[in-house]
Amino acid sequence: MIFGKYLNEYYRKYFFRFLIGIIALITVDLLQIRVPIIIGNITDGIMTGKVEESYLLNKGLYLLLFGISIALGRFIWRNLIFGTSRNIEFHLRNDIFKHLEKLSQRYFNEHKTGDLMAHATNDINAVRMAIGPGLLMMVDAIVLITMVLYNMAYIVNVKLTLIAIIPFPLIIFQGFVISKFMKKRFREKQEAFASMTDMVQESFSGIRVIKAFIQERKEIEAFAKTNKNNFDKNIRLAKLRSAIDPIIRGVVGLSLILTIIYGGRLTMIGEISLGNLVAFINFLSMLVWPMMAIGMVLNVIAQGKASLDRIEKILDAKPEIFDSKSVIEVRDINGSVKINDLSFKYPDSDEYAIRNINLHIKRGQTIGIIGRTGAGKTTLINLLLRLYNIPEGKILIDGKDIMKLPLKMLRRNIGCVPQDNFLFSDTITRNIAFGVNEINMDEIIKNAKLANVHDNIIEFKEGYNTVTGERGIALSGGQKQRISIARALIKKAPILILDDAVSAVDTDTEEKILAALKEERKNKTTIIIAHRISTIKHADHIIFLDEGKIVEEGTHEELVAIDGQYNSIVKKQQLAATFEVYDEKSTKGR
Ligand SMILES: Nc1ncnc2c1ncn2[C@@H]1O[C@H](COP(=O)(O)OP(=O)(O)OP(=O)(O)O)[C@@H](O)[C@H]1O
Repeated sequence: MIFGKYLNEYYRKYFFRFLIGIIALITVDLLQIRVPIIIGNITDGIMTGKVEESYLLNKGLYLLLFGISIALGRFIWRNLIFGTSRNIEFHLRNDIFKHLEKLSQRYFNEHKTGDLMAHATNDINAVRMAIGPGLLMMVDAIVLITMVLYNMAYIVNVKLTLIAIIPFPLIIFQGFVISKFMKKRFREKQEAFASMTDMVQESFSGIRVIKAFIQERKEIEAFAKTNKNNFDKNIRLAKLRSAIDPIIRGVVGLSLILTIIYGGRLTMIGEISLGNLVAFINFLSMLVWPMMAIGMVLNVIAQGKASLDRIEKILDAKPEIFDSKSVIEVRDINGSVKINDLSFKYPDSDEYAIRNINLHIKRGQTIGIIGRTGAGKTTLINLLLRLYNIPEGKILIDGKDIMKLPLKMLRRNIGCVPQDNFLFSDTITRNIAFGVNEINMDEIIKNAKLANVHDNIIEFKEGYNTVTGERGIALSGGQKQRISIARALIKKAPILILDDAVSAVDTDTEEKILAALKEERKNKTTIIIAHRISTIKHADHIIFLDEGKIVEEGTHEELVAIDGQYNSIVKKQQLAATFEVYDEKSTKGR
């Protein structure tokens, strides 16, 4: 059995189950120990010719009763000890998932999904083994070995017992030696499994890139390599494990030889009866399992402890983003945003991603953000969503510090279409209704229409019940983007953020979506990040970001008039559009 702060509460919760389980287990052990004595008595009875048939029948019934009680006891302890360890495994897995869901973005940037999955499978399994089978081994090792040796020495013969156990230190020795290697090999096995899960997860997530670059073969070879590594590490562990059984049986075999030689002599000279010798040999065979249990329990506990350490590390990770102690209770958000001299570096970076930004967005305004890739546009949005912490007083929503607003309330009031428009493996209906409490088909259809994706959806055979594959594999990039827009719109949030959300749709569709948004989002704040001028040109205010700084700002007309970086993009995109039109015309003419 292993202990740790996250396990102890479950031990407390299931204390009586464990207690009754241990009592049942000890009772079974004590009953089992009686069996060789009864067999010895029967043997002596037969040898001396003193017994009658009724005596044998009596003993037979007695043994049957023992057998039934032992079976019943086993049923009880297995249910209580193994069953409870399964219960703890179940709760622990839930705890880990629940905890991971609370951790910040940063944690997932720093930890591989495959590793986390390995912890949630292999490590929890190792912890369960240490709790259930570990407890069984510990109790059996202590109770059976003490009781059996006691019976061997005091009911049969002390000298014979001392001689019979001469080879036993070998078992203890092997237990220590093997468990030392076992620990290392078990860790290697867990690591190999984690890196295999990681590779599978990454390979399937990136399947489109793999196919586009025709890298399937390379992936198959890489998988075969990690699979082989996993296989080798399992075999290394299994080889070590497989050495335990023959060593223990060998040692007990040696004991048996000594027993037969010395015990046979004692029987011949009449110091012990034949029945005693038979009982002694039975006792010896009863020692095989608890002897094995000594070696195994050390390993199971060492492995469980190592796994529990890893699990504790996850559960100890503190969520970095949480409600401030001086949280301001707010009912609604109107949607005005004020950014005061905001600068920000990512926690593991030396470079500022945002530098001295000042911006005032009035309720109901539409703000356009443009700038080269890496300029800090998404970072600004991450900060508005409070995915990272910032110093107090830097971003105010409705005049209130974002750091003091309740997190749930803040995020409930911001609709966001992130660049990575991830869709869940679920129906389109559920994907659109993801952020709202109830599924209202009229609302879903209305918002799908606003996002200009309704016509596409009803063309699918299953319509709104179409299940999108993992990451929406069955849909086009533009369709996914528009479903993500519908998912954000249905929240009717006072602040809506579109991060490059129409980049994969054509300009006609983009125009329709923007027109619908304008109508729908009257009096509500909308922030649109884009690379295309057409997406933001009608915004009330546009900021041009470069290396985290606002370098130009104003309306489209004002920015064009400045004739700076913004206008240079306008000109480039106009030129590109002219070529596109020209190209279209010339292709049609052919
Ligand atoms: N999690 C992170 N940790 C450290 N640095 C980051 C992280 N995310 C982004 N950055 C860095 O911050 C800077 C701004 O990135 P950001 O994603 O905000 O740019 P962007 O303007 O949205 O670009 P794009 O138009 O390509 O989406 C970049 O230099 C980027 O490398």
